[in-house]
Amino acid sequence: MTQRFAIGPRETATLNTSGIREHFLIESIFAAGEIELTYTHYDRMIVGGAQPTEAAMTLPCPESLKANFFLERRELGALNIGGAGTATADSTVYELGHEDCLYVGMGSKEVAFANVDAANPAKYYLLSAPAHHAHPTTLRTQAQATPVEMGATETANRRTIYKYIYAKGIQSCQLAMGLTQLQASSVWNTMPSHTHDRRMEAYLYFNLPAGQRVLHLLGEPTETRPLWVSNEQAILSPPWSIHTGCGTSAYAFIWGMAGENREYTDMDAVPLDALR
Ligand SMILES: O=C(O)C(=O)C[C@H](O)C(=O)CO
Ligand SMILES: [Zn+2]
Repeated sequence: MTQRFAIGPRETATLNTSGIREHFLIESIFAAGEIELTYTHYDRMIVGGAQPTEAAMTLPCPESLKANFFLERRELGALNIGGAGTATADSTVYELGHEDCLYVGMGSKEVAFANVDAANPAKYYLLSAPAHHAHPTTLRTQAQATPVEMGATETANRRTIYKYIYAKGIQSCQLAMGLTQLQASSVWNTMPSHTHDRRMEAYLYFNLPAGQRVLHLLGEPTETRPLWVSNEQAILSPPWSIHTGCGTSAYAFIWGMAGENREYTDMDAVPLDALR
């Protein structure tokens, strides 16, 4: 498990392009046969991916957690952006279709991920936050994730937001998780942009056609920095930062948060004329 320390707005403002990428971009989330994990010091969120091959893969317990098992003091969200798969939590098997999400509560000792068909592998995007209470392990399909339409074609930000783990959805200690799909010809996400100093956020960009990119913007609203992101790469957004992006085509992304609350609508909007 690699590690990212938390840095503040003053240090961020001094960084060049490679410094911005080193702190805020996770270039590799999925690798066949691997579970890749990044421990961030923003609300101690772990960001990662599991892409099984022929055999099922068990979530490891990295030494740096100093725990007996991964979810001893943590909770987990796993959202499948690949083919059909199964996830097993302490011998209960859950079937996850494309864009279905499993919440695994604190205390689950063994979590494993597998494919239904290795020729069309599942890809589980993983987010884990510290937890203090064992909420039930719960599956929510994309169809159950209460889609909400936002934005407009005229402003190139028409998108559908699916919420899985949040205050009114799957219950958790602090994890929130969902998915946003841009409509064809729309390219702007999270516009108008916002901050929520009470929660960090991470985005996994995916469904970007070959060769296309997202120009992600981060930083304090009056001190923004660009970050070019490729398909299936993740960005970290500190609590004080905006997190918005513009694609060279339509795309989707998984958002996830941890912090003081799980209220999706708790955002401090930044008017366009305040951005610098
Ligand atoms: O397109 C959007 O708007 C989003 O998906 C916003 C994220 O869900 C978010 O930033 C939640 O705080
Ligand atoms: Zn946000």
